[in-house]
Amino acid sequence: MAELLLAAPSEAAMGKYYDKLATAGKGPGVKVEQIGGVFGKGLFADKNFSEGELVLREPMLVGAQHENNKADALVCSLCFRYVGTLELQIGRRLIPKLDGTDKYHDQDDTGSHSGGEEGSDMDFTEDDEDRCGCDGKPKKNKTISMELVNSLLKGELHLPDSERFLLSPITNCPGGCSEDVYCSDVCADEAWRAYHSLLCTGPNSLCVNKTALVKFKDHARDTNDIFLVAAQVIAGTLIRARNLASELAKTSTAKGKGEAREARDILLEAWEPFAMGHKKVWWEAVALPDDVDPSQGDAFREQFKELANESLTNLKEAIYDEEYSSLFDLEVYGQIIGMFELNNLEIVVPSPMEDYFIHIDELPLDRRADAAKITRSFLDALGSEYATYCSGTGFFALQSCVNHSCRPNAKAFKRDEDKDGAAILLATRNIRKGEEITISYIDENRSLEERQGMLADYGFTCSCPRCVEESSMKIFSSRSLAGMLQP
Ligand SMILES: C[S@@+](CC[C@H](N)C(=O)[O-])C[C@H]1O[C@@H](n2cnc3c(N)ncnc32)[C@H](O)[C@@H]1O
Repeated sequence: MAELLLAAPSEAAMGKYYDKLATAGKGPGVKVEQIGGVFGKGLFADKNFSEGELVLREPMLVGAQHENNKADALVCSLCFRYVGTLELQIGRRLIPKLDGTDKYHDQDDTGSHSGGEEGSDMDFTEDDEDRCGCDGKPKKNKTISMELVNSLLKGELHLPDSERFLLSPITNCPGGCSEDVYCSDVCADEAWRAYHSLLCTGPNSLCVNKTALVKFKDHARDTNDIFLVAAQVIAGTLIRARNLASELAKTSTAKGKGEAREARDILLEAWEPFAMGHKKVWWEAVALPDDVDPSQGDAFREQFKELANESLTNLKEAIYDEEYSSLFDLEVYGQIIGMFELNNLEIVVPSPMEDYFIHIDELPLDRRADAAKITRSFLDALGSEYATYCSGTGFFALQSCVNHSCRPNAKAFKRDEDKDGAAILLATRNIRKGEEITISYIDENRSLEERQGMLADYGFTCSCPRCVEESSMKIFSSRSLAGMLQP
């Protein structure tokens, strides 16, 4: 039965799925159509768009904040909106810097910022000891006390004007785990219903083996956090299949009809959103790095397969369901991650700290001096990465259909009002109804050779009109040159 999940969907099935999305009001103004050949399907304008206009705003189907970004940004696990208070966000970032557990940032990064007054009447610790930097030179590191950071975390210390930068209060996970927090009951309930009830490590978790689930998560954090997103696909499909089965059982009993639909058909229906992104398995989809000898390609790919197998073994122990056993097939798991490899969007949500410190910097002089007495030391202690963005990866139903062009007509871009992880596409020029919407996956201001090299990492050779034109011009000019050189 795994073969059914691995099969590419028919054009009819795709048409039905994307029509369903359109009917549900997802992506108004755009539609998915088959192009064929190397392009497969693409996203098309269903109305005229003006330059700068919003073409698409779409929440992710599955996604996760990167593990190495979690200390930098406390965000809603479902929509990636910053939560808590500005004080909490700053305090959380300072703890690892102060207790030396910061694995991901330069410990000697003291930064230097304008707008502050020297000195402060707060209880700051000026640590002026000489420290040895990795360049061998002594560095002067200015820091603040843990006591002060704790008062930020406890909400006892309010930063000036922070009430102008209110974030959504934290909603805890309904399952009681401490790993995930939300910006509202709506997000908490939606995540719970969509996949988290099976992936929660809290007391109300519905997984079958919590020890195995913890092991699965630890393995993912230590190796590749994409496994956490793949688990959302498996858990989500399982939950949808079970819900469909119980709905069908109810209706067939009520109507006195015979057997309910087979588990096979139910699973296929539940799998639908991910069947559409059908691609290669992970170990075939990954690009071979330059430093790997092509003769070692098979061994390199085998390592990915082995890693996926380790991960799946733990996940299977944690949430296995015999009825839908094919969901736990290694090739299916590999295909989900391969689909992410080729389709996922790197999600970025700007930090409210950036706006906050800019705000302080732009206060009228008299107020700025007072405010900076408090904020300056925090800013210095945070260092130059004071406003590191929230970053993660997500899979989107419509955005994942957008093809690349080296002469694109849209771009992924967050506007000031976009405070969550939704995919945003803006028109970079006027787009007529019926035109394909394209973005550039790379820096398109490069030469043909450089662009093709960069796109090789995405696993394809670009056939966009610009590449076709430039390639044919290159062939033409090399032929002319060859003609001129003929005796
Ligand atoms: C994010 S998906 C876009 C949707 C895809 N066309 C589909 O049918 O699912 C990216 C894939 O589309 C194809 N593709 C996108 N842009 C292309 C281009 N300019 N030239 C050739 N293939 C392209 C490649 O197969 C690539 O891996």
